[in-house]
Amino acid sequence: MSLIPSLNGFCIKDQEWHAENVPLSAIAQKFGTPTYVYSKQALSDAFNSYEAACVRPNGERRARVHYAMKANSNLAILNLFAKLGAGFDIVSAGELARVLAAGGSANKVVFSGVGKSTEEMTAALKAGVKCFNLESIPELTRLNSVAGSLGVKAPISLRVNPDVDPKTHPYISTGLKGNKFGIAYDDVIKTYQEAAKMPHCQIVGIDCHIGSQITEISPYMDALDRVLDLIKQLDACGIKIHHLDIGGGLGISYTNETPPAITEFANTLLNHIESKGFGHLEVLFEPGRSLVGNAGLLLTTIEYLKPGETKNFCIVDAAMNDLMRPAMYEAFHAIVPVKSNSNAPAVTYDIVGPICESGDWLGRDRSLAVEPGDQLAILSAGAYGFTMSSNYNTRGRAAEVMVDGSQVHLIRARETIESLFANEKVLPD
Ligand SMILES: Cc1ncc(COP(=O)(O)O)c(C=O)c1O
Ligand SMILES: N[C@@H](CCCC[NH3+])C(=O)O
Repeated sequence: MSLIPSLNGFCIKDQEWHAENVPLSAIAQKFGTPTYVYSKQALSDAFNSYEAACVRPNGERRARVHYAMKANSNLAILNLFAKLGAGFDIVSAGELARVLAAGGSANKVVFSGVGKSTEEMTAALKAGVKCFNLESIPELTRLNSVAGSLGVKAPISLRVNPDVDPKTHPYISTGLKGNKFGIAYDDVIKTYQEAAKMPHCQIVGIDCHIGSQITEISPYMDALDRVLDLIKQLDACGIKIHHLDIGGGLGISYTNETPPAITEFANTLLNHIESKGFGHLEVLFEPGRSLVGNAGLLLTTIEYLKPGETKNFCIVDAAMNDLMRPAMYEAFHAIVPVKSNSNAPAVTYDIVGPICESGDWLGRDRSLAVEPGDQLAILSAGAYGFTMSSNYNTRGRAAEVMVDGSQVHLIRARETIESLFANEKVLPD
């Protein structure tokens, strides 16, 4: 079975990997490496796959995508999704500022996260976000007082922790009892009753997000049923819910995983909600990875091939600071030579970066026929790639480009070394 996922937006033509119509080697030559490369077509197609379920054939909207921008928050990507009609799911005032800078509307923003500061609440209330997804009584109390001091009512929903196993990596499951996220299932009704008493909060919805890189639909159905049951109980207590936010988390294929297709996934959940008698609710999806993950790759150049005693190393110019998913979760990303090289023998390598950590690896035990100077593409890197990158070892973060047909647009310039310490000062003598 192939270890390479089937990709939209990237393909091999004339023995060379292309992003849409552009050879990756031309991108490396013009912009250098490491560089993140995104396909506009793949981004748009993924978004439209959600829209195909969110909008009925008669044009009536039954759900809306609120893109979880933590997955990739480049302004060009936010702008593209905003133009396609997306709302956004944010977790910081920084993300809110990005949405506004990219032309998104605050009234299509939901604000998630367990630790919103007073300043962040103030900024979001002033901007006029659609909803705060709250995760504790102390957070509710703080928001009530911040809203009161501004003389406004904060629209709120509570994030339910349904205690459902999403069957994913333990670091990225969020809806289990032991996780820091959400309000314990048994406490939800009484927390809503507390919220209903807060004069500066207005209950508008209910929210749930059980984890990330989920490849089966059954954990969603379990969580959904638990949340629908809560909505019924709330109704009986006189608390009306207008929207149901099902969170994000749909997985992608990094190698041979087989998650449900986006439209099928969204339709199944929407149909289930309708069949249980909740068709009147506005539904929100918060996808991140499934919109951007397979619409991006990381282009890198081989610096050295280093034979080792037990392993051979392929040392490249990208590192864990550029893509930390392998180091952090032992995540698999397919890695392919940009052009086939008939001069080189196939050898099994660990693909590693120049950083001073043994954990600085991008792929393990990969057979590659390559030479120094060849370029590699690290696939499925569009989600949680650039956004989780750092300046460790005083390495400037990578450039980002978006390909649109035969055109390549630089959407983030490579960081210069001087910019990395521009805000630092030495002590006076
Ligand atoms: C609250 C919330 N919503 C949405 C997402 C998006 O998740 P994913 O990228 O897995 O779709 C996340 C991240 O897991 C999240 O924490
Ligand atoms: N950063 C994780 C996903 C976390 C999702 C955020 N709640 C990843 O790369 O897979």
